[in-house]
Amino acid sequence: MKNESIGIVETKYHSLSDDLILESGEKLKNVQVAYETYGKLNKEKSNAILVCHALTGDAHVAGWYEGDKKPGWWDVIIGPGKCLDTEKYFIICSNVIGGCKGSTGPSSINPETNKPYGLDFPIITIKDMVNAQKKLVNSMGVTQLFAVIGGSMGGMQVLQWCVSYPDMVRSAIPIATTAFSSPQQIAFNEVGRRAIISDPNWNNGQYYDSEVPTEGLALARMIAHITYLSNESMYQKFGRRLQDKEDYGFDFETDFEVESYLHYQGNSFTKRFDANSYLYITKAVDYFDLAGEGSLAETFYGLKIKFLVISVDSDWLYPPSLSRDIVMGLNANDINVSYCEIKSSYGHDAFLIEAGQLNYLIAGFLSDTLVKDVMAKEFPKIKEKSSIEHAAELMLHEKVTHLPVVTDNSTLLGIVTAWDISKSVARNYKELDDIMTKEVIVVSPEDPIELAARKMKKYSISSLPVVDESETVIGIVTMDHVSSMMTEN
Ligand SMILES: CC(=O)SCCNC(=O)CCNC(=O)[C@H](O)C(C)(C)COP(=O)(O)OP(=O)(O)OC[C@H]1O[C@@H](n2cnc3c(N)ncnc32)[C@H](O)[C@@H]1OP(=O)(O)O
Ligand SMILES: N[C@@H](CCO)C(=O)O
Repeated sequence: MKNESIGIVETKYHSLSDDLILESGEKLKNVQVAYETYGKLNKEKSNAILVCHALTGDAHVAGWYEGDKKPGWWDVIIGPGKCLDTEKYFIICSNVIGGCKGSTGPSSINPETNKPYGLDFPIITIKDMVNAQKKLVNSMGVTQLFAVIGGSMGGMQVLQWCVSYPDMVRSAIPIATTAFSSPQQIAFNEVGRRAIISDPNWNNGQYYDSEVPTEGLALARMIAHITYLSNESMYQKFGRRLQDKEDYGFDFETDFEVESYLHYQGNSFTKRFDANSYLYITKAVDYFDLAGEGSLAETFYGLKIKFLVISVDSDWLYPPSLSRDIVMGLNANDINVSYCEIKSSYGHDAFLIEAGQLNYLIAGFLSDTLVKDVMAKEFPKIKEKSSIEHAAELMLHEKVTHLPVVTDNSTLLGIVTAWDISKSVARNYKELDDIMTKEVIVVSPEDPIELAARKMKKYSISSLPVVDESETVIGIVTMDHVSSMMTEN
């Protein structure tokens, strides 16, 4: 096991029970979603964080496969003690549909022909990807995600989650992304697609039992990879240095280090990616336009999600101005949003590399947890003037040891505990009023969970009613809720 790593991990597979109805109106049958999870889902299922991957990523976001030389693609921020701390959070990452790393995509077998789909695979969108993820998340019993996070195309999925399933997202972290694909981004994707389509081996997408279009795919990646770097990082990495030679070759072989590097990036990509998946996924990215005919301010209307929007100062593919547009749309709705720009010379791919800044920003944002973020909103309470027997029955039935005593309007009058019930038996009390504590220790929904924890410790109590300004009980927070979310000091 490596230091600070979650160690050896494995990919799992979930088969969707229903067909996936796509945005295009087409139906995708027998859909499989490849995913990985790390950490432990808590009893309340409230600590799940969904990581959405970028264009060529996959479900293997952290940890190691047996025998591998490199860990998952975002291992720098996932694991014990890192910002996506697996001691606190339950991390989920799935491969997008349309992909080639275990989720159903163009290289999967079409149940109607028993052959790989190829171009018979339907066009998919970012919204379709999110719909498949939602089914996976629901299959785990998770009804609200503590956070959804992702960079680049992953960030588009984050934004789509917030708009498609606002009640399922507590906080959102879109990084180095945009709310719509710009003409320049579409242009680069189209050049990449044309490189694939122009490769004779592409054969209209039917190459699975013959030579694959590696030349076209490598060229597509070389073009795209340039857009993931910055001019400055290219100077830093290569300058004008020559590759394994002292002088120019005066031919069309490789002269410069940067050429050799791009060939390497292109070739290694063909070993891990399917050309048709590249076509489908880049198309999904191009179609992404969260606001459509409307404005972002209208699109974000009514969201109760807390946002951390991050951009990279040297990213010219998804420049900070596009992130600031997202922030403006959120600000127009008074939505809680923090915005940070990573300082880096790496360009767009900095979101995969800048471990220190990412860990600092994300850990700070996630640890800023309030009582309302973790409290149980459905909980048993008992009306004033109820009998002690009724309170005892309710406790047994609901398996709780604390019951807020309330008026018809849910105003808090007191609290009765299992200990109070034993006292009533021993001392022969008959009325709830005789045994309940009237000076109740409470917290407000806007209090930080650290305050709830301190009160529980100080008064040796394991459960606190949450009351709003009008003394109405709106939730209950227990030691379990709090301890699963507390930052360890
Ligand atoms: C985002 C997701 O969801 S997952 C997808 C993320 N992964 C990728 O995109 C993989 C390809 N991308 C990269 O490698 C990216 O550059 C990063 C961001 C992941 C890594 O960035 P860096 O750490 O700066 O690595 P860098 O860009 O310098 O590339 C290093 C590789 O280039 C090779 N290389 C460096 N110089 C040269 C050269 N002159 N000639 C040939 N190869 C070279 C290195 O040997 C190294 O190879 P390795 O990856 O097999 O070890
Ligand atoms: N380099 C990353 C980022 C692209 O946005 C990838 O290949 O997915």
